[in-house]
Amino acid sequence: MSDLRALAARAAALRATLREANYRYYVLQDPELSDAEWDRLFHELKRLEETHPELRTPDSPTQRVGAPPQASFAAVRHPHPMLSLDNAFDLAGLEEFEARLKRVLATDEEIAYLAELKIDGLSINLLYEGGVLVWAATRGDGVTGEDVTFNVLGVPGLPQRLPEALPGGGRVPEVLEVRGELYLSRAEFRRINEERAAAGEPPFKNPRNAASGTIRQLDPRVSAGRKLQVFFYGVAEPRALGVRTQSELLDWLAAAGFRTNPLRARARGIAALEPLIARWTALRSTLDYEADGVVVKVDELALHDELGSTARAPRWAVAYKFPAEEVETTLLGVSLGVGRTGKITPVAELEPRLIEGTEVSRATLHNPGFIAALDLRVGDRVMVHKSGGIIPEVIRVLTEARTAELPPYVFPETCPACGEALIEDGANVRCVNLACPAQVLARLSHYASRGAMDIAGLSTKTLQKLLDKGLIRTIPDLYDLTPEQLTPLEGFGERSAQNLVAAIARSKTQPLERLLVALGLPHVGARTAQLLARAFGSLEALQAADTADLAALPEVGETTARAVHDALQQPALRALIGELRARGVGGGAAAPRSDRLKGLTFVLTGTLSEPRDRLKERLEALGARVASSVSKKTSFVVAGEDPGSKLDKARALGVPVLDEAGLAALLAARLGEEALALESS
Ligand SMILES: NC(=O)c1ccc[n+]([C@@H]2O[C@H](COP(=O)([O-])OP(=O)(O)OC[C@H]3O[C@@H](n4cnc5c(N)ncnc54)[C@H](O)[C@@H]3O)[C@@H](O)[C@H]2O)c1
Ligand SMILES: [Zn+2]
Repeated sequence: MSDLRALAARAAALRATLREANYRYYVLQDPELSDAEWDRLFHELKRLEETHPELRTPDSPTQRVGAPPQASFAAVRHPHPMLSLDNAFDLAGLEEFEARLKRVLATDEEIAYLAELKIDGLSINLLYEGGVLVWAATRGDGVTGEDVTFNVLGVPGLPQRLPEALPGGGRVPEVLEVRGELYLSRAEFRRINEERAAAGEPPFKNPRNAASGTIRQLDPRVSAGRKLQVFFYGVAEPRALGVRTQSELLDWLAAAGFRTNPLRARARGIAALEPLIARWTALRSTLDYEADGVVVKVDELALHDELGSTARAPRWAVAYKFPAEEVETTLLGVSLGVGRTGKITPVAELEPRLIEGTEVSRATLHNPGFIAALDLRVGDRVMVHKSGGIIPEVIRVLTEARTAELPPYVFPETCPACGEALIEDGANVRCVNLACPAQVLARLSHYASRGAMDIAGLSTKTLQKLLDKGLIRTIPDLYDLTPEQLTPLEGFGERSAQNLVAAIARSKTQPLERLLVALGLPHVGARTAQLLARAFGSLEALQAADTADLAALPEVGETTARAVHDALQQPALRALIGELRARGVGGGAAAPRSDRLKGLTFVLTGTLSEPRDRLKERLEALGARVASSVSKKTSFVVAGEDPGSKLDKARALGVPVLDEAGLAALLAARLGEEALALESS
C-alpha cells in the first residue's frame, strides 16, 4: 500500500517536472533539461504508468503532444490530430517495436518497413482545398496549432498551388492535409547567428530553435530573409490518394511538387534495417542539416489502419534516436581559465562544430593530468562529445591522424593573468596571488551573480569595464560608486547609471545566507549557507563560532566546519567583511524565507483543501509570486474543485495547470526535505 503511495508520488513528481520542462521547451524556447534527461524522465513515467495503469491520468504528458499554441497567433484546428512519435534508443528498442507489431497483427511474417531520416526541425501542417494552399500551421498541442501561413510562402518545395493531374495519372483530392518538417541548414543557422551577433542580439541555441523562432515571427519579412527549408513525409488520409504504401506516398508527394528527402530505404524485418542504421549514423555529421534519428514506419498503409494510434503517437512508427554524437575537430589551442579561488582550468579551443544541435568551440580539459593522460597536442585531431548531453568534453585524440611531429603540450608554470608561479594542489594547479586580476574579476562576478547578491545589471563585462577604468578594485568599492562616475562609460546613460547604483545599494539588505554564498566561503553552497544563517543569525556570531560549534550542526561535516572556520579567520576575509559591514552590507535580517520557488508565478483558482490565503503565504515564503490573474507570464495555475474562468484562460494561453497533488509533487521535487519540514510545521 505505502509502496503504491510512493509510486503515485513519484508519478506525480515526474508529471509536474515534465510539464514544466515542456512549457520551457515549447513555449519559452528556453529548456533547462537536456533532451537526454527529458527522455529519461519521460520513459520512467511511461513505464510506471504501464505497470500501474491506475496511476495514469488523462492529462499526463505521456498522453499529450507538444504545448498549446501561443495567443499571438491565430489558432488553427487541425482537421486530423498531429501526433508525436514513440522512441527507441537502441536496436533492442526497435526489436521490441517489431515484437509488439507482430503481437497486435497476430502474424509471424516479416513486416516491410520504410526508414526515413528524422529531421530535427519543427512540424508543419498544410491544408489544401481544391489544390490551393489555405493555411499552414505549427503542431501546437496536436489539436490546435498556430497559423503561420505568411511565414512559409517563400519556402522552396512548399507549393501554393498543386497540379491538376499528376504524372502517374493520379488526382489531387478536394481536401488535402500534408505534414512535413521545417528546418534550417547548419550553414544558414551560422549565418543567422552571425547576423544576430552583429546586431547585438543573443544567438539561437541550435538550428531547431532558430527554425522555430523564424516560423513564429510576427513580421513575415524577417522569416522571408532566412532560408527555411522543408521535407514532407506524410498526409492525414493517404488512402484517398490511391497509394498503398508509405514509399508510394512519398513518391506521390514528390510528383505533386512537395520536397521529400531522397534518403529513404525499404527493408523487410527490423534486422535488415540494422546495417542501414549504422550507415546513417555515420552519415549524420556530414549532412548539411540536423537529423536526430531514423523514423521506421510500417510500409503498408492498410496495416496503419489496423494498428491505429495512442493519444500521443501512431503505433505503426517508431523514432530510433541516434546515440550521443561524437564529432571530430581540431584542437586550435589550450587556454587557461582562472577561477575565483585561483584554480586553473585548462580549456580546449576547438575549430567550431555543431554537436547535437549546438555549436561547440570550447571544451573542458579539467586539469593538467587530463591533458597528459590524453597526450593532447595543439594541432591534434580530436573527438568531442557532450558529457551528460550538456558539457562539451574532449574524449580522444586521433593519434593516427597526427601528420606533423607536434610537440607535446607543456603546462604553463605561471598564471596567464598575473604571471605568478602556479602551485600544485592535488590534481589541480592554482594561482595563489589574491590580487590576481582574473581572480578579482571572478570574485566580483560571483559576488554579483544571481545565486549570490543578485545585483541586476552588474555583468562580468560591466565589472571588467569598472576595473579597467580604475573605478573599483575590490568588492566594497562597488558601494562607493556614483551615477556620475558611470554615466560617461560606454553603454551607460543617466538612467542605467542610476539603476545600477540603486541595484548595488539594494543588495545591502540581502539576507545573510546570500552574503555567505557571495563571500565564496569554501564548501558553502546555497543549502549550507541557509543552515549557517539560521543557526547563527549574524556574521558576527558566525565569526565567533569555533569548529566544534559548526560541526555540531546537522548536515555540516567536519571538513566543511574546519574549512569555514579557517576561512573566516583569514585576515583578508576579515578585512573584507569589516569593510562590507562598514558600508551597511549584510543588514538584511536572516530571512526565514527560501528562494526555492523564485521566478515562478502561480495563480490559484477553485476550492482547495486549505484556505487560499494560507497556500498563498506558503508559496510566497518559498520565494514564489502569487498573482490574481492569468497571463503568459504565469508559470502554473493551481486548480482546485470548481475552477473558474482562470482555468480556461490558462488552457488558452498554454499555461500548465496543476491539481493539488501536482503542486505537492512539484514542491517535493523542488524542495526535497525542506517541503517535508514545511508540511510538519
Ligand atoms: N529538453 C527539454 O526540456 C524537452 C522538453 C520537451 C521535449 N523535448 C524533446 O523533444 C522530444 C519530444 O518532442 P516531440 O513530441 O516534438 O517529438 P520528436 O521531435 O521526438 O518526434 C516527433 C516529430 O518528429 C518529426 N519528424 C521529423 N522527421 C520525420 C519523419 N521523417 N517522419 C515523421 N516525423 C518526423 C515530426 O515533426 C514529429 O512531430 C523529446 O524526445 C525530447 O528530446 C525536450
Ligand atoms: Zn594569477
